Amino acid sequence: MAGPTRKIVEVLNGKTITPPPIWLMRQAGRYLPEYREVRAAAGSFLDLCYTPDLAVEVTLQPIRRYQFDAAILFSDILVIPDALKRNVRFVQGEGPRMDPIDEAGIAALDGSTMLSHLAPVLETVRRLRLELPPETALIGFCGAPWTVATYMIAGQGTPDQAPARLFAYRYPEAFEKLLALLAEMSAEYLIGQIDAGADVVQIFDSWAGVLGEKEFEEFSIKPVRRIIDIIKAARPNAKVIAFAKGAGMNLKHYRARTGADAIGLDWSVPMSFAQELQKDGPVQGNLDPMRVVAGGKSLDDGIDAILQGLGQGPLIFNLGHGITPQADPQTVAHLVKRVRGSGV
Ligand SMILES: Cc1c2[nH]c(c1CCC(=O)O)Cc1[nH]c(c(CCC(=O)O)c1C)Cc1[nH]c(c(CCC(=O)O)c1C)Cc1[nH]c(c(C)c1CCC(=O)O)C2
Repeated sequence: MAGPTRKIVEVLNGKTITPPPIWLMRQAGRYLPEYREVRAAAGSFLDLCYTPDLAVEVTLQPIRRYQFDAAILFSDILVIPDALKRNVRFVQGEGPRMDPIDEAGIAALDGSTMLSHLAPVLETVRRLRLELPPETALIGFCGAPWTVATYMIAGQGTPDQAPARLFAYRYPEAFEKLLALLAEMSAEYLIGQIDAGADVVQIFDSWAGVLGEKEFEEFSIKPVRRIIDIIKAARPNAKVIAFAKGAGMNLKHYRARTGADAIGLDWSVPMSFAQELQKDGPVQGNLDPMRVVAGGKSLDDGIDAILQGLGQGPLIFNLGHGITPQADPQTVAHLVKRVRGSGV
């Protein structure tokens, strides 16, 4: 299908673009007053994710304000456990909750109704592609099996994912089955998003950083590789960004071993290592979201260091993790302007 070549897709094809294209993880969210307004009227957070009119609106809000080079579908990584009937809910001020799963629960998981449950999300993607400016890329996403499994096992977020690590050591067969099922479902779901109009998909492994070397290989790389293999076999032109937060030295072969087109970097990745990784392929990141909250010189210095260090190669400018609710929307405007070269 011939269409406009979107900058982010060009970078994912290995091109260096100056200034680099930019979007921000969690760019639709609570730091925007217009988001908080829709959110307050929506009922539950999942209602917001499953109501295409509202999900389209909040996806477009940051595009209207900042003309980012990509929109990211408004949804959540936990819609997959929700589609698996794990009773997912978002408790205001406390974060996500669901029924903790055990060995018997894993044996009973049934993915057969997933796509019908997630049909409203795919409808949101279709409408977004029609409403977005042609030059704006549309990013779909899912959580990596390891990260999604951490929430499914603990029934909530935890600081170090001790419940999932313990479960993986104690019940290796059940755990492997869970990761394998999540990988198959995630691949099917991402192909659905690609067919609905997503140019790029990002796989968020937000909790990769708590894994040892062997576990990173087994729990992070292997299921992500499986997802990407399925996607690339079915949709060879689809582009994939893999983001393993906190993975440190384990990122060394992450792109090659997962088959991703680009890797996301968090702000703890040293610049010299980021440059080494960029020799192998495009990178995305990696400004500390706290610099956006702080603003001023700390923000400018952080932006300039990334542009100087990684701007000579294929780079998608982003944060090293999601933007936080404390960020000031005007500071975000300054960030975008500075990256695009008309700031200061
Ligand atoms: C681990 C994870 C989750 N969700 C996500 C991840 C991976 C990335 C990361 O590590 O941040 C991914 C996510 N969540 C959301 C998006 C939307 C798209 C975007 O980036 O703008 C994306 C890409 C919306 C959301 N997802 C959530 C909100 C806030 C809920 C609200 O508005 O009430 C938003 C805008 C809720 C959510 N969802 C999740 C948590 C832990 C929470 C609660 C913590 C919090 O409130 O920030 C799970």
